[in-house]
Amino acid sequence: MLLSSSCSIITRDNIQLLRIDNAFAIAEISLFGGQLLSFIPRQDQRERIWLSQAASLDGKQAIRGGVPVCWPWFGDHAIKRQQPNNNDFPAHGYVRTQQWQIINTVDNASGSQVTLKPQSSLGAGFAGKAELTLIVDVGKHCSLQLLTTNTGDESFTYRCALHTYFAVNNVNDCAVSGLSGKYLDKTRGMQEFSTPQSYRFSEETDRVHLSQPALVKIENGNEPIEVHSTGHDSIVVWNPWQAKSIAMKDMQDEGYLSMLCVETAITQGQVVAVGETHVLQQIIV
Ligand SMILES: O=P(O)(O)OC[C@H]1O[C@H](O)[C@H](O)[C@@H](O)[C@@H]1O
Repeated sequence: MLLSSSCSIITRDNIQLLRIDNAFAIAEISLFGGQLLSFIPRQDQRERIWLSQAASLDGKQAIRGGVPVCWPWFGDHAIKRQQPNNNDFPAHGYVRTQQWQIINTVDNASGSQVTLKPQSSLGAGFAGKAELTLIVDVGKHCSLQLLTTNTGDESFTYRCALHTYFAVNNVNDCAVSGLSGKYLDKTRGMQEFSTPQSYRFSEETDRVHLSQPALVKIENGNEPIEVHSTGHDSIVVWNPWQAKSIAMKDMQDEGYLSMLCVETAITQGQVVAVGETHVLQQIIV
């Protein structure tokens, strides 16, 4: 595959990364998982994406950090929720641990566009015949588009997330704005609560917000981050806090302080009719 002049392949541990270095930004995408691991716009030189310093880059385990592509289900598979001892299906689907292929790279007036596909969109636990494509535009902003096309002869329902780990200065000082309405709290048995007006962090947070805001802002000192979304039915907000960070092998004990996940997600299910394509998009500003 001939790469555009802004793109090159580098190796880190056991994985290959597509590095994009253009007039607007520098970015890195792991070909294992099709996972954006870094996005640094030149205008402020500020890394937007958090990657765990203890992440495993062995090309086997899912990478802790970046933008994992969760597809075609989100979180635990429906069967696991009914049978907790059933480990047949991986959490967050099967494409974040696959090798992805570069389909195309193009440099244009606003940056670079990269198109990737997983080795296979088919897998145990999902009956749909789908084709999955990730289009990443690296420019002044970073756009991630996940295209799910129904190539079969029956409609299907899928779930997914662009599970972005944002790099923050200190989660204790962060606030989130743009969310409203109800959320389901995974730390409290999926009970429903109202979104707080002042949205700050002081404990483990794992919330499925059942609204579709076009913009969520992370107030991060004087270095705000904007998360624009389309095609979603939910926004998931996650921080494991200290005890879970300590328990996770691929996270440093204090790792939770410098990250916050704001995930553009489909948790309730999206139907895709025969021949149709559904697009989930997140733009990082
Ligand atoms: O550890 P992982 O499988 O990567 O999942 C990490 C997290 O992803 C989402 O944010 C879920 O809402 C959390 O419940 C989960 O812990």
